[in-house]
Amino acid sequence: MVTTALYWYRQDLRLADLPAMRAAIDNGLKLIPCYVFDDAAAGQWSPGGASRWWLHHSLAALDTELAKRGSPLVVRRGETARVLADLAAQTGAEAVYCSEAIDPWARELQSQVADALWETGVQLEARPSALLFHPGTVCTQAGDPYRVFTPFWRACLQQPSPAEPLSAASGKHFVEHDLDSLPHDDWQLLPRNPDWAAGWDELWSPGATGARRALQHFLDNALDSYAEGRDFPAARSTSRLSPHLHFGEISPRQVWHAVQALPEGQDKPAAKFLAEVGWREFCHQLLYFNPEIPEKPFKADFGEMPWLADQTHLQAWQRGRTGYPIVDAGMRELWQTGFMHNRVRMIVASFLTKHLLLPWQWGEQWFWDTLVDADLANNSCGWQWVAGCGADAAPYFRIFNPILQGRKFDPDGEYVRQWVPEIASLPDKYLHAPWEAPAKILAEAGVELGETYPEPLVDHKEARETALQAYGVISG
Ligand SMILES: Cc1cc2nc3c(=O)[nH]c(=O)nc-3n(C[C@H](O)[C@H](O)[C@H](O)COP(=O)(O)OP(=O)(O)OC[C@H]3O[C@@H](n4cnc5c(N)ncnc54)[C@H](O)[C@@H]3O)c2cc1C
Repeated sequence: MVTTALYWYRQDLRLADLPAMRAAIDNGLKLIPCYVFDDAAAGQWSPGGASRWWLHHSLAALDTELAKRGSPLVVRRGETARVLADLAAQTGAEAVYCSEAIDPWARELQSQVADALWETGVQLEARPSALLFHPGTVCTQAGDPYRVFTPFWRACLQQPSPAEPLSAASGKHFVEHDLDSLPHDDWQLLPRNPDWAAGWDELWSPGATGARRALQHFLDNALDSYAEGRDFPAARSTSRLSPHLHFGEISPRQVWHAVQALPEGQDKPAAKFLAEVGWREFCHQLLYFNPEIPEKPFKADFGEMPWLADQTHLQAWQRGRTGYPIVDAGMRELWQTGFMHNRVRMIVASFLTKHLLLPWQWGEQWFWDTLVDADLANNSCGWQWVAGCGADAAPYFRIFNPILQGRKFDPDGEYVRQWVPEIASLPDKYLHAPWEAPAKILAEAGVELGETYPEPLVDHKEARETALQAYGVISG
């Protein structure tokens, strides 16, 4: 007799390369796919606004794929353990299968769910699926987790190649059903009044099909120039796979093997690209072994840093009104698209933590709410790296000069002109430092500093000195 299991979808919103799903099938079980909205379980790290927009569309895409297999996604709201136990009782499911969690709150939830289901005689079976190398499989010779990226990734590359991705489950692996499920309109994930995500449908394609297309488009069109182009925000040379990877619409093994299958001759950009995927691995293993890093500095002495608390400066940064064009361009790109280029993320994060001396956690929180790829591991590591308090972080005294960064990585101003149109008519020479332009040139470009575009919020040199003094407080 064929028996039934639930497949509990989490951050693995796809059909292919799901080891837990394959394990259930190999055990002769037929699956009912489900998803539970349980914001309370994630607490402070429940998805932010932009992530909720993505989640809505990703779940809808998954639901469509599953419905084609006769087994639409059963979406319910409530305390996860109770919802799963009720659904198991309703359907006679003998087990629940899921992907292994990495985020601390999700691991805690997984263990609570396992205990609660056990009480009802239902087993929870979890298998890793989010990473190439599950945390703990790649360690130093002393058996500790790595704290420095380069030796970590070198050690990863010496491991046996990650296994080939598993094929997608088909209709025969699912139970045909018409179980109650929250209709899409009741998911409460999309913004209303105002709909700040209007137009995002044209920018993004959430879901596994969109993920595969984004990867293919990148490999066909941008990989060749990735190594040189990835630092130039106007170049569109990066993959934009981050939200797809975050929501598990594509697995890192699928990415890895698609790159391995490329014809010879692309080794250098391919290695560079996989090393960035390696940073994702590194951040996730750091979070796994240091669950406090979303809130606390990895380097404990940074707890004494004399951060400021200027809300006006925070708001100017959030709104892209700091008077530093490359910073403002990044913050506006983020607000308008849910994304920001990696180089610009580093520049705006450095500006917040060093020029404005505001706590990195404030920036992390804003990114959490506004990025479509907001990811607990990558976001907290990214912020700690820039602030100087993370594992393998940039030294604190490395303070990005936003003028030189703009001139170097946006030399003809294409990026700034796109996102800060009110200064678009300035000549290249002054575009990244409008306050240096003579009055005549400002007037010709229609720029009135303090009126049409802000004066710089702080003076670069003074801010740099103040930041170094503040750092002196903790470095002795
Ligand atoms: C302050 C700050 C905050 C960040 N917050 C996030 C976040 O919330 N979510 C997120 O996914 N990334 C974050 N990053 C890392 C990085 O900026 C993005 O992963 C990258 O810009 C995504 O674009 P892409 O997919 O085109 O990258 P590609 O260059 O095409 O890289 C391929 C993949 O590798 C991974 N990756 C690339 N760079 C990094 C990195 N530095 N750290 C970890 N993984 C990386 C991503 O999964 C990415 O999709 C942050 C970086 C900084 C400096």
